[in-house]
Amino acid sequence: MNTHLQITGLSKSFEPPEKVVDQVSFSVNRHEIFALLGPSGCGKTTTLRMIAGFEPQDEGEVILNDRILVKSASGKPEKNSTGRNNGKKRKIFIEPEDRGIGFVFQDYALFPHLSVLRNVMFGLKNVPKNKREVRAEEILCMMGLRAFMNRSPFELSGGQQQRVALARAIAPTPELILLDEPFSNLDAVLRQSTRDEIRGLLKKAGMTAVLVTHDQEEALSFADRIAVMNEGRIEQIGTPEEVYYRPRTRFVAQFLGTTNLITAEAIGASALTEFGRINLNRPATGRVTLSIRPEHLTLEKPNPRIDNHLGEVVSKEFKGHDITYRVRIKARECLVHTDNRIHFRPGDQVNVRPLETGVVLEEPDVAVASTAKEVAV
Ligand SMILES: Nc1ncnc2c1ncn2[C@@H]1O[C@H](COP(=O)(O)OP(=O)(O)OP(=O)(O)O)[C@@H](O)[C@H]1O
Repeated sequence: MNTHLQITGLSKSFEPPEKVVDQVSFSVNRHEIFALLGPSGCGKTTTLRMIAGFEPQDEGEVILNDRILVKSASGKPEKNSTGRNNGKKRKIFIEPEDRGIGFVFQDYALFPHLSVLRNVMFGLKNVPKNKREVRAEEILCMMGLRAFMNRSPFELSGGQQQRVALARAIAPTPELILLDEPFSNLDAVLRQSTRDEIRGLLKKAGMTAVLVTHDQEEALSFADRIAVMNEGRIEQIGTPEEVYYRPRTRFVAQFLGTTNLITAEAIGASALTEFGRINLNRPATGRVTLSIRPEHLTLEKPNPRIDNHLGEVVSKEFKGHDITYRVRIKARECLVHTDNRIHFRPGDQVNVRPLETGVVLEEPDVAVASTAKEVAV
């Protein structure tokens, strides 16, 4: 893989010694869309602002396309031309405007008194004056905004304004685009369509991008890879499928969606649970906490010829395309999402059957976020 952005050991305290960003490291490949996902206050925006150069870091290094943008003086001493250690620790800080980074904010930040075309031209300070208009028109055409060129920002919908903001950021062909909660001011319907359009446009332009969001669904559908942040640290980096299906920690399991947390006795490749023996995603021994998503369980009529793991349906929530059941099994409750063809009623006896392996979580567990949805079994 071709690493385009490399972040190493980035840290920041506003009120020492409490770190709001604590040794954050990750790399983003060329043309990749990478998301920093986490609850409010976990340090996502501060990380993004340090990459952009709007916030000085306390420690760490940012390298973009083999160019050091930021380096703290606490690293190893520099070597001189003969390869000898010269004892000096050099600090590097490239100014934001010299980093080759485009930024798209939550509030679009368009100039209200300038037309769409002039807004995009504004981002082209480094292009000769006589070429700015042509370049701005080109980018607006590519982004399907040509018809709006002479309008003012207030004559556009929120989604259109956000596309103009992206056009302005992309026009100078930056090395990297940073997007800070760019869809959060849009209503639910517009948010989804704008998200799809902007993802398509970033891919079409071959951009490398880092998105900050607290919205799990947005990160899962928009990014190629996700770093899940909690209290200033990255807990897991992976593809959307990896972080959703194989969360490493309790926090990641809960933050990415509803899950059943189950304590079980593991014996190698499987563990004994209330649902009977369940295969594990990795071998383990002794007491473990497993994460099992509700859609990875199903309900069946008890079969007198097999060893059932009997539960009782406590409640049923019909949602059209699927159904959520709350089931009591051995004095505990779990959630089961089934498709809309599996019908039981509260009070029915059911067999709870796992459809997937249980995911063994790392211990010790980290604090549970307030936004997390948990059902302990
Ligand atoms: N300039 C500042 N001075 C003091 N504290 C700050 C400053 N900027 C951010 N913080 C604090 O740092 C922590 C992390 O903030 P940050 O904005 O990075 O979080 P976030 O994950 O992006 O949250 P949100 O999604 O709510 O924007 C928060 O506790 C915040 O109050």
